Parts: sequence; structure tokens; C-alpha cells
Amino acid sequence: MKILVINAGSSSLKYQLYDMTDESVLAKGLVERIGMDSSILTHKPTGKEEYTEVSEILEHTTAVRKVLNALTDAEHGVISSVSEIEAVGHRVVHGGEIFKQSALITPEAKSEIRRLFDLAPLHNPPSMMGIRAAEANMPNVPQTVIFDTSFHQTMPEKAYMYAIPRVLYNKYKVRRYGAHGTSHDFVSKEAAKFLGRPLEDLKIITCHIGNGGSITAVQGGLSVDTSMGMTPLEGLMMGTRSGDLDPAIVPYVMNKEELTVNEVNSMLNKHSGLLAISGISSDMREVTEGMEKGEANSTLAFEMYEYRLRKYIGSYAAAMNGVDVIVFTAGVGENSAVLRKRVLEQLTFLGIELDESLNAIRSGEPRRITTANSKVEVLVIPTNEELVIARDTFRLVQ
Ligand SMILES: Nc1ncnc2c1ncn2[C@@H]1O[C@H](COP(=O)(O)OP(=O)(O)O)[C@@H](O)[C@H]1O
Ligand SMILES: CC(=O)OP(=O)(O)O
Ligand SMILES: [Mg+2]
Repeated sequence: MKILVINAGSSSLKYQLYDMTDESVLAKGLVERIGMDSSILTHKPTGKEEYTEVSEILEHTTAVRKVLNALTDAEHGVISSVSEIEAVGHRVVHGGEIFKQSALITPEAKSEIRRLFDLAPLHNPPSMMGIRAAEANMPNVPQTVIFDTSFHQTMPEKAYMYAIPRVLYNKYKVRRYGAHGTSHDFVSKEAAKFLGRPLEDLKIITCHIGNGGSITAVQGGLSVDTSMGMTPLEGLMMGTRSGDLDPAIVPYVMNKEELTVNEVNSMLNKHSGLLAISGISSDMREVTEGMEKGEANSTLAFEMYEYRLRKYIGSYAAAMNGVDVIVFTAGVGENSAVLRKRVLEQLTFLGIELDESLNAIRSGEPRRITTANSKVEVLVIPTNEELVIARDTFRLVQ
């Protein structure tokens, strides 16, 4: 069975086509700048040359049509007809309390996702655009939704409630939901497999640090706490998001700068984090380069990012009364040896002993970066959110 995985953002659409007989990726790619003057399609067919096309793509339906054209193209394509695609799986960030698991798309599921627009105004509307676009182009193909929040639905009340009037939970479902659940779920299972130990026995801290970042305490295979909150703004410092801050700053700054709700949301989500402190970039590679050149703002940005991540690791070790395994994953976690080193060399009180030569190895495979004596196993595990989506879709449409 061939399954197309779609991860739609407000101005982008990432895709991967899987052959589920062996879970191989036939092609993957990305449409960027949807709705802007020149949109870019980058298509990477496995075993063939990468292909890019610049054109005007005004909305997601056209973007999906372009993707289907690329997938079936005589030269760059990997299938002969769209009818070979037997299911489509969509990433949706917010599933609220309704979607504790992945689901087939039905009219009821779509209206529930629409009801959640309110809780996730930055994330769910673009997902719905992706769903509508796929339905318009492939009306008879079953479609599924896989939520970032589902894995975290096992958190206990004490972890997901905020200490604010309960009426806000009762009326509006204001609580912690978390995100990146497919990734935290995947890498915690991979960690147990790598170590050859039962997941049920392990206390794992998974650090998913990419452009967005979150950290999760996984006990016995279940999420018991996570750093993202009602929205993906809370928690770690990220590329352009502030992470944790005193909530009193929001009304204070709104008042002083005469900002609207949209402006303050944009400030905290798009103009904060590494970008704001370094003054250079939201990309950890450029911030690290700045630090290595001795640039003060980049150095501070790196130090804040590392310090805040380390504090979360400490607090989740306390939350679970111990930690057996720490996992680093996603763009920064998988690639930045210097960030991992700086975090781990200040966690020796947990009995962590970093093996610097293992940490320096670059590889796309799961690997251990601690010594045989280390009391905590620290692993680098490449995440694969798309594979989780493809597997769930395969299971649901069977
Ligand atoms: N070698 C590297 N060193 C440090 N950071 C890196 C490196 N390679 C990639 N990154 C970081 O990974 C981020 C992207 O991570 P990714 O998980 O792909 O994010 P997302 O899925 O949120 O777009 C980039 O912003 C970049 O900062
Ligand atoms: C939820 C979220 O932060 O997603 P991403 O890391 O893809 O931005
Ligand atoms: Mg990501």
C-alpha cells in the first residue's frame, strides 16, 4: 500500500510518499511560500535527482496538485498514476481532549478539528487547509489525522492543569496539551529497542529540539509531563518562540507598547527565542557560529537555550524520581554535538558520563553517547514523525 503523508503549515506543505510493504520512502519534498509571489516546490524522488520548480501557488489545493504532478511526472515521478495512492495521513498539531488517538477523517472529525481552531489558532487552520486540499485532489481516497497532542493525553491532572480559576478549564478547556507527541512516542520506543530493555521499566526524558522544541518525561512508555502547554509556545526557548516567561509580562508590554492581541502573539511566537537574543538568526547553526567567533549576543542566546533545557531535564528527573535514559532528537538534538556536550557536562550530579568521541560522531543511526560507567544512558535517536503518521494511517485504513 502507498501512503502519502502531509504536514501542512500556514505557508508550507511537507510531504512524503511511503511504500508500506517495506516502509520505504519513494519521494519526499516541500512546497514553500504558498500564497506569496514566488512559491518553490522541492521534490526529492528516491534514487533520482532532486527537482525544484518556482511558480505562483496561491493556495494549498494548488500545492497538493503540484505535488501529485511531481509524484506522477514522467521524469521526476515515482508512481505512474495518482490512483496508486491508497491513503493520505495528515499531521494535525492540536487534537484537544477529543482525539486521544489518530482517526479516520469523517465529517464529524472535521467539525471537531474546526472546533479546536480556537485553542490552536496558529496551527489547526493550516492543517485543515491541507486536509481540504487533499480531499479536493483525491476525493475517493481515505484520509487520516494524526495529532501531536494524542501521546500526551496520558498526563495526570496535576501535570496538565494550570493554577488558575477552574472555570477556565470547564468553559474553554484551558490546560496543558503538549506537542511533538509522535516524535516523543517514536524515540522513546526506539530507545527501549536500542537498549534491549522493556519500555515499561524505563524512565526516559526525550528532548525534541528542532525549530520548535519540547521535552517530555516518559515513564513506562507513557507521557507523564511535557514542556509545551495549551499551545506550542510554553517551555523551552526555541528558534523564534520565547518559551517560559512571567505571564505578567504580556499585559505589561501590551500596555506600554500599545500592542494588540495579535501583535503580542506574533512577538512571542515569531520574533523571540534564539532570533531575538542573538539578533542574527533563529537557526542554531548560525547562533553557534556567532558564539564560536566570540559574538556576545549569540553567546548569550546559546547559553540561555542550553541552561533552560538543562533545567527541564533536572525537573523531569525529579518528576519521575529518577531517569534511566535521556534522548536527544530533531534538528538541533541530532546534529549539535556542542549543545549536547554543554548540557551533559553540567549534569554529572545525575551520574552522567559523556563519551566525547561518541558524541562527536555524525550518523543517521540511533547511538549511545555516554560511557559504559554512566548511570544514565544518553542516546541520540533520529526522529521520524512521518513514519509514525504512515504507520498509524496504514493501521486505520486496513
Ligand atoms: N549541525 C547543526 N547544528 C545545530 N543546529 C542544527 C544543525 N543542523 C540543523 N540544526 C537546527 O535544526 C533546526 C531544524 O530542526 P527540525 O527538527 O528540522 O525543525 P522543524 O521540524 O521544526 O522545522 C534548524 O533550525 C537548525 O537550527
Ligand atoms: C508544534 C510545533 O512546534 O511544531 P514544529 O516543531 O514543527 O514547529
Ligand atoms: Mg518538527
